[in-house]
Amino acid sequence: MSKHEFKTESKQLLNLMINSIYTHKEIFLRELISNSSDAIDKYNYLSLTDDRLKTEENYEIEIIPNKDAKTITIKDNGIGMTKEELMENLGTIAKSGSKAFIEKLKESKDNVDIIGQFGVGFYSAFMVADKVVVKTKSPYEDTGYVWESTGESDFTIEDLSKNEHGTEITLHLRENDDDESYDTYLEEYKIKELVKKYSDYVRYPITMEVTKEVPKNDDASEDTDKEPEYETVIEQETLNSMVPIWKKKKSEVSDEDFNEFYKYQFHDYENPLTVINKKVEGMLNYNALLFIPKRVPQDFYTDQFEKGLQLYSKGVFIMDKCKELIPDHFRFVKGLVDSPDLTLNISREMLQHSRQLKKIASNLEKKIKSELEKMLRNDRESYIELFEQFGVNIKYGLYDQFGAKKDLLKDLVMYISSETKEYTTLKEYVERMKDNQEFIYYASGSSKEQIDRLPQMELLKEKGYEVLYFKDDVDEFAINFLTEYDEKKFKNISQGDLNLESEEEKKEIEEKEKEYKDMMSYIKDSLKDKVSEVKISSRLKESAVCLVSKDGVSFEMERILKSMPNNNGMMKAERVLELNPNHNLFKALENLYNNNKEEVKDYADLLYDQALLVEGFELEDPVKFANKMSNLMVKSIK
Ligand SMILES: Nc1ncnc2c1ncn2[C@@H]1O[C@H](COP(=O)(O)OP(=O)(O)OP(=O)(O)O)[C@@H](O)[C@H]1O
Repeated sequence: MSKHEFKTESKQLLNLMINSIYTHKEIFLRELISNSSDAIDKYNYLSLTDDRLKTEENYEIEIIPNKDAKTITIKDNGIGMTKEELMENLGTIAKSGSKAFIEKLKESKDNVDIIGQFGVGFYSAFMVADKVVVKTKSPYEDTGYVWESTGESDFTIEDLSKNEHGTEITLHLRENDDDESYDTYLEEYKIKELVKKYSDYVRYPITMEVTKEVPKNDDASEDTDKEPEYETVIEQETLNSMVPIWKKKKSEVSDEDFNEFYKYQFHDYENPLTVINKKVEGMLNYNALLFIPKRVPQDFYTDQFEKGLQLYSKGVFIMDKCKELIPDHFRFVKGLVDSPDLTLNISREMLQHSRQLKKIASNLEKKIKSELEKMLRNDRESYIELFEQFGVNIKYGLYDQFGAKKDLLKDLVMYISSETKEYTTLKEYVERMKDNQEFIYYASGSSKEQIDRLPQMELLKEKGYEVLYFKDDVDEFAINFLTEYDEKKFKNISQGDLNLESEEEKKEIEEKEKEYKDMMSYIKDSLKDKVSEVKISSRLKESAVCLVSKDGVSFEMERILKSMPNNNGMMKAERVLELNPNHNLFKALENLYNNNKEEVKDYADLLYDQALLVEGFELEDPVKFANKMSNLMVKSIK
């Protein structure tokens, strides 16, 4: 016999299980049954390709309560464990569910409430047992093993002569206490109830010996006057219906059932925002049960996140994260696909080339899109909730693959509008456009408030044009691929000419351009190559100056490109400094230009810096800016 220590994380989890005041201790049975079912899946899957494993016909998970010994045993004929696997699997925590659980636990104040919503696995046995004995045999080893632990700091492993592959887990139930009667887990009715509640859809028979009263089968029973006599028999009964939740009739499954299934199967602690349940029959056959989570998973925007749907064939599990089934722009969708058209012993390489799989994936993409559109139409509030979580991901889809999916996705994206101050779709924007309006206007910035304060907004506000706020890094890049919506092109209000002036206003500007030509080129020369042009502004109403970029790279794009690794600084926006000819400052500047040209240079620098600040850029030399400012203050106060 050998003795081994649990790894630290395991100890933490065990400690939690043992000291748990959690009232749903009953979930231990679900956890153990689900492990057995996984183990049978594995055996079944391997037996298709590995000749060393004989084909099994009678897969079974058996529950054996023993009232005298106060034990309950869960026995399966699955893959079992080798010695190494025993050490690894029951001595450390390697699995996603338990890890996510511990993570959640660390950040949650109310620890106990979330246990039931995770697959916390094998260790949950210690919530109800003070000793657990695991007998197991793998088809790859000649001997079996017994693993034993009281859930404290260590466990033991011993050889066992066992012929059949599989695992048998015996729980020595705790003594009843004030909070819990552990004895009830030995009662037939309770076990039946728990299997129905949590494990009904398990695809293999979960059996138990049950006592039944049946009419006695003797000749006298033909005598109808006589009361039938009963006798007690013991029969092995299958407790679960074995129909997976996605195969059940819609009328048989409640929203609650779907929610519980989702939380358990996909390790979430909240109900999903939406459930999509689809059954397709014909040339292609499959069931898809999809869920949109309420919240972005913690690792969603990191490399660690793995997209994909679980894949089943005729109810038998094939793989966990089949990424071919879900496109990147919908990678937040979780769920599963079950198709009888796929062969069981399908390999990763074969999957990539599977025509059926591609077809299913493309159907699902359309289905998800139409479900999202439906949600947007009928339950806008929920859609916005979803969009706030996953919208950035959908926007990436617009520009991913050089815009290949833009038509699919363009009606799913939303932006905050200057008009409604709420999320709006492009379709809604276009419907509200003025008769003579040529462009869909947008402005980029870090927040709604910052964009609202941009001097460039002044003219659009005055003329009553709606502006979309682009707050996400991806927005401008995405729009570059979208290029237009309903034949209306997009226009950045801080780029190029807006051409919004009336003929009269245009004339006025032209005249001013002529009049101040020298002064403008003087300022330009003094600013050197900080700007490519200084000009009279037609877009400013209240503010004195603003900085705009020429068509091409915008300020926002420059900022994003600059923050990227491997940036070589080549992509820069061409800066144009615009001055408001109707502002008092302009008049003062003109005065200065006529009387003391040299001083205009300092003002030019300050104006430029001011425009940079308004745009949200950092100043090249803040100290110089402050000094110049102070000097001018001193002068004016004198
Ligand atoms: N009945 C069993 N037969 C064979 N292996 C088992 C059995 N029960 C547990 N194991 C092994 O022990 C591992 C740990 O089980 P545990 O229940 O802690 O986590 P899990 O089931 O893998 O994860 P999760 O609970 O998130 O699904 C399993 O992954 C499996 O390899």
